[in-house]
Amino acid sequence: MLKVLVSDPISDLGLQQLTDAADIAVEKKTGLSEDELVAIIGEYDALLVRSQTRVTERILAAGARLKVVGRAGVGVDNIDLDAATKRGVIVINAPDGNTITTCEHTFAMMMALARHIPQAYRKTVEGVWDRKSFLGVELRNKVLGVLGMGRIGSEVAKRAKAFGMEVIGYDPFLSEDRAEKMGVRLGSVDEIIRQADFMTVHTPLTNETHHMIAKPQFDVMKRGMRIINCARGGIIDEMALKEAIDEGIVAGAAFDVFEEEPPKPDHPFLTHPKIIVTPHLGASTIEAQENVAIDVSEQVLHILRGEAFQNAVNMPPIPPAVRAKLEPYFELGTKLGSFLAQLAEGAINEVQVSYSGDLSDVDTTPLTRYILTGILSHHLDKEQVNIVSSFHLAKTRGVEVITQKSTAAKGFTNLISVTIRTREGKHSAAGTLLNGYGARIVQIDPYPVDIPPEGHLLLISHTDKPGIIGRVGTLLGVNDVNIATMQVGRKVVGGSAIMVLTIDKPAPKAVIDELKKLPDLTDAIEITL
Ligand SMILES: NC(=O)C1=CN([C@@H]2O[C@H](COP(=O)(O)OP(=O)(O)OC[C@H]3O[C@@H](n4cnc5c(N)ncnc54)[C@H](O)[C@@H]3O)[C@@H](O)[C@H]2O)C=CC1
Ligand SMILES: O=C(O)CCC(=O)C(=O)O
Repeated sequence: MLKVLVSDPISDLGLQQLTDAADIAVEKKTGLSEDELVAIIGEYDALLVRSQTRVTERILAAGARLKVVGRAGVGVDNIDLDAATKRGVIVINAPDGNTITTCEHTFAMMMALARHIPQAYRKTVEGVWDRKSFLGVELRNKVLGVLGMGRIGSEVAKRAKAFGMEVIGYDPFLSEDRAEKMGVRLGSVDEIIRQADFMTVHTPLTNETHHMIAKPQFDVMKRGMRIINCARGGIIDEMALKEAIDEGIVAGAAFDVFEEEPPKPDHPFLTHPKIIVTPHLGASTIEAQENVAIDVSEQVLHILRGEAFQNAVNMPPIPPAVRAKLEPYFELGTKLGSFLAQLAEGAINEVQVSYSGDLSDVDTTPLTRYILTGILSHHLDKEQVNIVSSFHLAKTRGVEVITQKSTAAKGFTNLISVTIRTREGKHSAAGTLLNGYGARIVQIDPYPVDIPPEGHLLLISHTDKPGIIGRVGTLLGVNDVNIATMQVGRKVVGGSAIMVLTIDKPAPKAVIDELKKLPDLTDAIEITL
């Protein structure tokens, strides 16, 4: 039974796919400290969080069975991504499910800021009928600066247009063409801070975006600007903002997120008359919480069941067209890697992969990850090796990975050839997908063969002489090892050759040792795929 720990409040309805799965047990334990999580995480295969749980290196190190951390939301700044990648823990998020909700919260904050709604509400319920202190401003005809024109920023820009605002957008990935289509003027950070009446930030928190709006920007800012942050605390320097408000540069601010969450009780934003705050509620709607929980549950289910998945944050995304082309080869790639790792002796120092035919015109990096996974799983802790960690693990173990491409595929429409080098020598194998017949290994070292990459294989190196097949068959027969299929491959008559047998169950080690003693037989290796 696979076990999933949910350590933050996540929608029950959204988790239903996981709770309904017969092979999965879901346990909810929220509000745990780091020590408490460290103590129990070893029992679980997956951890699901929102933004409260900080998934630290200690927690990941204690998660011996942990395969995936699922973030029901966008930002993964509460997860130690480097530590997860090193341990082969896949981190997935749900980037689309809360876009509209967060965009709407941004608008709610913008309007509340423009019309002083929280301040006016407080006075009214206190019994003070004050109609003079809360003169607001319209959004119409105002300039809105949007820093970060990704999913949420773009939706904010779209709605701002409907309010009659002029939008200036800045994003390193916003092209003139896309900006024009959205009716957004492309600007720089500098233009936005000098021209906008309202400014909203929608970037992740990175080294580059940390304090991207700070004292130097406030010093040249258009007077009377109103600022909204529903993205991440730390993008705007909180103390510099407070000073800019007190100096009359900024007219007011609306913050959903803080550099430290929750903010300390004496944080100046909590009592400032021109600052309105919410407790990180950007994504808190019934719809968004269901959406993100559904998305993340689906992906966690795929990962736990060894199926293809999307939205891995600690691995580059595979474009859908590339995935469609490569996916049929993932299993063959893993098997080829595993086959060679079992065949080779000694520490591997180089892996060479060559993709030919149909595979020569796509980015095959994801497939290389699978091949490396197959190779490394034989030598390393299987729990740690997967497509997320395989490149990193290869590098840290001094394995050089070389890939090549060629259009010629030796008569096949597609061919994956893998060679691994160790100090003892090198071995290679090539595989293909035969239309209608599935995967085949078609070459082992220099010998052409035709073997489905599955089950138990016996690889016997021998001299090409009459009588060998009989001797091998007899020895296996008397030891009750049933041969399902057999192939022999040779380059020249009377030269070295290989015999590949598929057998119904693994042969005992004593039988393999006996085989090695047969005359004209140079080696016998058992391989399980
Ligand atoms: N308050 C809340 O509850 C929520 C907050 N968020 C946060 O909102 C932010 C945006 O989320 P999405 O739009 O979904 O992400 P996204 O990835 O679609 O968009 C972020 C954009 O920021 C841009 N960017 C990166 N560095 C930049 C820079 N230096 N200057 C300008 N733009 C830059 C990127 O190119 C990207 O287009 C994230 O920080 C996310 O964690 C998201 C959901 C809920
Ligand atoms: O889970 C939450 O409510 C926080 C959402 C958020 O900040 C995000 O998705 O980045």
